[in-house]
Amino acid sequence: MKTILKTEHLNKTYRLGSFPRNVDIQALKDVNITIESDEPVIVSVVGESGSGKTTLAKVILRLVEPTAGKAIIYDQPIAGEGAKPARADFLSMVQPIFQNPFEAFSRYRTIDSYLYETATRVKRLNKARAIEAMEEVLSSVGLEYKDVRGKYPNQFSGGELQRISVARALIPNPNILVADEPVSMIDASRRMIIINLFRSLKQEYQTSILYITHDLATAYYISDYIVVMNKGSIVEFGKARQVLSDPQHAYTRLLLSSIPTLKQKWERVRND
Ligand SMILES: Nc1ncnc2c1ncn2[C@@H]1O[C@H](COP(=O)(O)OP(=O)(O)OP(=O)(O)O)[C@@H](O)[C@H]1O
Repeated sequence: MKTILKTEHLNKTYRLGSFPRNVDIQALKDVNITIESDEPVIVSVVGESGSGKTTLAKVILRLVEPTAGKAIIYDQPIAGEGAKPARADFLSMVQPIFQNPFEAFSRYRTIDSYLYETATRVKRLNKARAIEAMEEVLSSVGLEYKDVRGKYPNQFSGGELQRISVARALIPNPNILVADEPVSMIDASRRMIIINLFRSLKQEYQTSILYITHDLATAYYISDYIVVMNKGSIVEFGKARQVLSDPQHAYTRLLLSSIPTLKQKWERVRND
């Protein structure tokens, strides 16, 4: 079995201000997660604002260095203690999808230039193969290369731009996509397109997804595993069905109770 995601005693402390008036904020407190599987998985990290979800995503994306501990993706140490892959190799393993697709692309650059750059620089494809790759990933997210070519970000809706971000992230065929609140800036009516896309891409590209969200309902809908965070610590972790049908921690129960329909659904499942 592969170690899809493992964190060992992961800690991150942000220091604000300078001595003697500095304040330490412990964003991650001894975070230990182990997910082993032969199949790709969708792991949701849920919790209220400030619980440390984004910091966890940033450590895994190597955007912040942990204060202690380490993170392993697909059997390779990628952050903290241990050997780490070079940047180019890392980008072929782990790709980000950010919250705001409008910030992911400059309004002065055509959208296809971003995809082309990823195909030629990260995946190191020649021009003809890069165009083929762009056609393939765009079609996987329900778009056509001919409709994207030469256009600028402001010619797309937020939902379309986020699908293009996902397409771009797929070009290197990464082991894992790290998506931090990927639908929160998108029109409510279009959110499920992205969520359903994650489910289908997991199979089509054999890609695992780390889905960071405060939305337990979508987490429940797509996850194989759920990690519940509160104040920098993991308070509950396990298979999604198990965590949501039989929450052990008071905080998870509180989160669940804030979504009445979901709670009723799980109570029905439990009673069947
Ligand atoms: N760059 C930073 N410098 C200082 N403190 C930070 C920094 N980034 C995050 N924090 C603090 O670390 C804690 C965890 O923040 P983090 O953004 O990881 O949580 P979150 O669960 O993702 O919240 P949200 O859902 O609001 O994004 C918070 O107290 C936050 O204020």
